[in-house]
Amino acid sequence: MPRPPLDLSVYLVTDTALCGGPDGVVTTVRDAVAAGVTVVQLRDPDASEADFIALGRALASELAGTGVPLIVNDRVHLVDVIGAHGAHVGQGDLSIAEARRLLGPDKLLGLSVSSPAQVAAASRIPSSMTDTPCESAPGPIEHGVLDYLGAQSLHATGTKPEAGEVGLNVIAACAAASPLPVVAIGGVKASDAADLRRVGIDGMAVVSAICGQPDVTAATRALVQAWANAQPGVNSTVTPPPRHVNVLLTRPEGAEEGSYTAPRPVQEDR
Ligand SMILES: Cc1ncc(COP(=O)(O)OP(=O)(O)O)c(N)n1
Ligand SMILES: Cc1ncsc1CCOP(=O)(O)O
Ligand SMILES: [Mg+2]
Repeated sequence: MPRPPLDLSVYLVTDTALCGGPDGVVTTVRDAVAAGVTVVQLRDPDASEADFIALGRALASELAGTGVPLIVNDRVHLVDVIGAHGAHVGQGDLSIAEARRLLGPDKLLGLSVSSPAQVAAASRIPSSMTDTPCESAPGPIEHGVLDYLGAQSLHATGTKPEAGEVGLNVIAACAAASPLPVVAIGGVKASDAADLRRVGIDGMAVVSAICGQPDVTAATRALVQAWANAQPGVNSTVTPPPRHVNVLLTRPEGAEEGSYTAPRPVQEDR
C-alpha cells in the first residue's frame, strides 16, 4: 500500500538529555507539535530497550490524532511495539532491505546520506528486493522501499560531533541526485531555511534548535516561520508530490509476508 505523502518541513529529532529526561521529551514534543513540527523522531542511543519502549509509547499516545508521524531511530524492530509510523536508519545501521522487511509495506523508512554517491547507492537494486535483478532496473527509491533521505551534516554540531560537516553544496547535490524528498540535518537553525529551500531541500531536521530551548514553542515557531518565508528552489520535491506516493509494493500470492517484488506504478503524474 502506498504511504501517504510526508511533510518534512520541520522535523524534530529528540534528545532525552537535552530535554531534561523522558518527561521533558514528552513535554517538548507536545509543545513543538502544537507550534507546527511536522515529524517527530525518537532518538535515544543510550536508552535501555525498556526505557526506549516506554518513551516511545508515551510519544505515540501524545501524537495520536495530530497527523504528525512518529519515527523510531535505529531500533526498527520496536516500531510496531511502540505503535510508531516508521523508522530511520543510517549507513552503519541495518540495511534498508532488512529494515523494509521488518517494517512491512505500510510504514515509513528514512535513510541517512552524506554524499550524492550514497544517494546513488541507495538507488541501486539489491537482489533481495527483486526477482529480476538487472543493472538498469530501478532501485529501492523507485521501488518505494524508502520514503525520504536525511542529508548530513549541514554544519558541525555538538549534538553529534562525529557526524562532521559536509556543507551546503554537498547537501544541495544530494537533493539534486534524489528522486525522494530530502531533509537536512546537522546544526540546522532557522537562519538556514532560505539556503536549504533554495537548493531544493524539503525540510529541516533539528535537535538542539528545539530540545533544551528555554521556550520550545517560540523556538519551533521561529523554524516554522522561517521555512514558510523561504522560497522553494527548482529541485524541491514538495511540489509536485514525491514520486513514491505513486508506487505500489506488491506481494505475489503465496509469497512470505515481508518479501517484496517489483512495484507496480499505479499512477504516473510526473
Ligand atoms: C532525519 C535524520 N537524518 C539523519 C540522521 C542520522 O542517522 P544516523 O546516521 O544513523 O545516525 P544516528 O542518528 O543513528 O546516530 C537521523 N537520525 N535523522
Ligand atoms: C542525529 C544527527 N545526525 C547527524 S547530525 C545529528 C544531530 C543534529 O543535532 P543538532 O540539530 O542539535 O545539530
Ligand atoms: Mg542510525
